[in-house]
This record gives sequence, C-alpha cells and structure tokens, in this order.
Amino acid sequence: MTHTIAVLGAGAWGTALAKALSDKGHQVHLWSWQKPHADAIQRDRTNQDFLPGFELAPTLRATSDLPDALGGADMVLTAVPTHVLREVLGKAAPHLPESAPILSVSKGIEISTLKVVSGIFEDCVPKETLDRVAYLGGPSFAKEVAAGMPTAVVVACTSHDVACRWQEALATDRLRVYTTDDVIGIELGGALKNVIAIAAGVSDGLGFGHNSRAALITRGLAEMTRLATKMGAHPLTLAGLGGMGDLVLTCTGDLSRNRTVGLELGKGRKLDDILAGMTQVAEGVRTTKAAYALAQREGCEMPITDAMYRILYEGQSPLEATVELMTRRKRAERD
Ligand SMILES: NC(=O)C1=CN([C@@H]2O[C@H](COP(=O)(O)OP(=O)(O)OC[C@H]3O[C@@H](n4cnc5c(N)ncnc54)[C@H](O)[C@@H]3O)[C@@H](O)[C@H]2O)C=CC1
Ligand SMILES: O=C(CO)COP(=O)(O)O
Repeated sequence: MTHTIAVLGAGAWGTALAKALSDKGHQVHLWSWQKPHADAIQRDRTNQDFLPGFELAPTLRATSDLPDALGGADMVLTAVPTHVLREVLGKAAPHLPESAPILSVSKGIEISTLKVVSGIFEDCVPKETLDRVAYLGGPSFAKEVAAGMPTAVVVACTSHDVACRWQEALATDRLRVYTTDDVIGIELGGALKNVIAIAAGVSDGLGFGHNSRAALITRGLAEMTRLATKMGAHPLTLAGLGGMGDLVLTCTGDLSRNRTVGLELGKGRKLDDILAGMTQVAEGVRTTKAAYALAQREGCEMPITDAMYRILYEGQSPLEATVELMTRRKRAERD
C-alpha cells in the first residue's frame, strides 16, 4: 500500500528518508523552510546543499509552503534539528492531517526545557494526536541510506499499530525496520550517543588509540543506560540498535558530524570556529548542555558527559578533561 507522506525538513536525513520513501512508490512532499532551497530541489531533482549526489524520484515534490506540504498527506515525518522542532511544530500543528501517523526522526534534548522530542510534541500538538506519534532510532547515516546500503532502524511508539504502519511504509530490502514500545529508551539512546560520539572524536583527535575509543564506547553506554533506565527506559533498548548500535556507528564512523566536531576539538581547534565552518547540525553540542543538566536533575553520575560539558562550555582543555576522567574516584564496573 502506498501513501502520501509529508516530510518536514530537507536536511540530510529528511532528504534521505524522503528518497527512500519515494523510491518505494510513496508520494512524497518534502518541505524546506527556505523557498530558494525548496525551489532548487524541485528544479535540480537533488538536494545539493545537504545530500549532494543523489537523484530524487519524479514523484517527490519539494515545497516551502507548510500547508501545501501537509495538504493531502496521510502520513507525516518530521526531520528537523531538535532546537527548531518546537517552532516548526507550532506552525505545522494547525495543518496536521487528522488521524495521520507521525514519525519524528530528530535525536536531541531541548536545552531550555530538558525535554526529549516526545516532550516537545506533548507541548505542541493536541493530546489526542500524541499516541499517533512515533520516534525513529538506530544506526543510520543519511548518505548510506540514500546509497541503498543495508541499514536497520527502530520505530518506537506507544501504539503498536502506529509503529507497524511506519514499519510497513519504510521497510525495503535495504532498510530493515524493527518496532518497540520503549519511546524514552529510543529517544535518550539517540540523543545521548551524540555526546559520547563527540568524546570519541576528541580522543582520536588527541592521537589516542583503539583502547581509549573502546573504553569511551563501553563506559559511554554505561552512563547512557544509567540515565535512561532512571527515566523509565528498558535496559535492553540501550543495548539495541537505538543505543549501542547508534553509539558504535557515530563513535567510529567518519560520516558522523558529532565525531567530526570532537576530532577537531581534540586537534586543538575552538568550538566556535568548528561550528562556523559547518553547514549541518551536530546535535551533540547542544545535547551535552541539556544532558549535563538532566543528569544533575536526576542525580545521575555521567562522567563522560560532564567532561564533554567542561570542554565545550567551560573551556577545559581536552587533555586536562581526559586526566580528570581517568583519575576520578575508583569504583566497581557494575556500580
Ligand atoms: N544525518 C543523519 O545521518 C541523521 C540525522 N538524524 C537526526 O535528524 C535530525 C535532522 O538532521 P539532519 O537532517 O541530518 O540535519 P541537517 O543539518 O542536514 O539539516 C537540517 C535542516 O534543518 C533546516 N533548518 C534549520 N533551521 C530551521 C528552522 N528554523 N526551521 C526549519 N528548518 C530549519 C536546515 O535548513 C536543514 O534543511 C537531527 O536531529 C539529527 O540528529 C538522525 C539520524 C541520522
Ligand atoms: O544519528 C546519526 C546516525 O545514526 C547521525 O550522526 P551524526 O549526527 O553524528 O552525523
């Protein structure tokens, strides 16, 4: 069965998913907030700014008019950076098609409220819409999905029916889609791994080796799991695609924007300079601030996140942060 799907957000991930959906036969309306960008996609049949090199199907229609993008859609996918989601949902809410399943693919935590994406949805859409909203997680670089490389993701939703509808809409022989009801687990896994990915990049940028990176991945997963389970997640979710899977991908894969930020920091560049040279979002930079505050609120020890906070927001040198991390109080592994 094919659908008309509005994809709100024409960055790398929104475009890769829009491409996957339209290649599968769905009618896709891809919304960019900037008219020249939408016009260029519509004219060139590619997204030169965020996902160059991939041809988009003739059935995909790009627009910068939000009501037009949502008009006639029976499914809606949101793919904008977390810090603009509230603004985009505010504008989209009056035009959301009744009873359409919604899928958010953002991975972050809002700094001003410490809310994950489901919390932002709670504030922005009518209550009766909420059980139609699903959340996507898992190791999935946009470029590899666009290139048709086998990828496995997870759709989390409180409604099994909605999760299955997205599973059905997205799945192909190159995109395997699992379902889960653990929304908070998938959301926190996807957001917190970005912080650890920056740390792994810092480690590599400092010239450290595989031992250091493996330690960061493993102890990163431990602190991600500590916070997520405290907030209601199932521990096995964090060991799955949306936790461990995405963590390994972004801590080791050179396509990761978060890991790239870390690499440059480790080499001694300043955060502002690094960000000024980037056109794409590295969610982990903002998420570090939010996760640091969230850990304090929840009384949860997150030493790698704390170290990243000191590097990103207090100007501590990566080397000094490393020494502090390595010499913190001695403890048992499973504490
Ligand atoms: N790129 C990837 O491989 C993956 C990304 N994600 C997540 O998806 C979300 C989106 O990421 P990407 O598409 O990669 O980001 P991106 O940096 O490639 O694109 C961001 C898009 O948001 C738009 N934008 C900026 N300000 C806006 C505003 N005020 N209103 C509306 N749109 C605005 C930009 O013009 C751009 O089209 C993030 O939360 C990211 O963590 C999740 C999985 C994979
Ligand atoms: O979340 C991602 C892949 O699953 C993308 O990671 P980056 O945002 O670090 O590129």
